[in-house]
Amino acid sequence: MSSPLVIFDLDGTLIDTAPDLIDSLNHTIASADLAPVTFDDLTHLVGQGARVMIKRAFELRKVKLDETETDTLFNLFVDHYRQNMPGKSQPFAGVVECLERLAAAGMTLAICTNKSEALAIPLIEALGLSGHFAAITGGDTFPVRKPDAAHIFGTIENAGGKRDHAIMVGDSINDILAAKNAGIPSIGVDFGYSDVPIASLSPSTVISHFDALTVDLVNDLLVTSKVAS
Ligand SMILES: O=C(O)COP(=O)(O)O
Ligand SMILES: [Mg+2]
Repeated sequence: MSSPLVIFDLDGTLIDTAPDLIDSLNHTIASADLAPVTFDDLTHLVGQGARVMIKRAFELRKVKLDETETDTLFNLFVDHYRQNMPGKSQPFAGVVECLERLAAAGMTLAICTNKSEALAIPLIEALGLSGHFAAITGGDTFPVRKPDAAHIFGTIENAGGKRDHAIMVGDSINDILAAKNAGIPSIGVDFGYSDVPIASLSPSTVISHFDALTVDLVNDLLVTSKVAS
């Protein structure tokens, strides 16, 4: 039997990246004289990658933005974000202990994020965490991204896992919806960047700290989902 695969979202789940996302986004939109955004704004902007985040910031400020300008601003964001990495970003409390606990139990770990690979992989490397993961996929790894199930299926394949032995851990609608679309159980974290209460998205369960993400919880959810299917 293949080992369980635990797939983690990155922003707002594994890593508290909000301060750096806000700094780089504000650096980017300031170049177009837009007023800076706050953390509360960010919860409505983040989730579909930096390009969409920039577009949403312009919509929030009711300023038009064409595709050419978006390309320029995306490159400005990427340069600033890369230069400041890992910046203020840190794993949420209990993350490293959780990754070690699951690996010690023979589980395989992966990251499935809508952040572009060119930002996600260097960030995880800069934080010294890349050795924990069998695969890291970004919003640009495949032709589609979360909440499309194919982003999950591609991550499972890259990690050498099985679709009926995988679980998704995330902080926002893209994660929970992607899990539902892929027919796998999900653990919602309530300390991330969702603009709605994570429980309202009906994940399989909700945790408030990574200490609650135990080997038993993963196995129980995989058994329950198999019984249900
Ligand atoms: O980069 C984003 O917009 C969100 O990324 P995430 O999928 O890791 O939450
Ligand atoms: Mg997230």
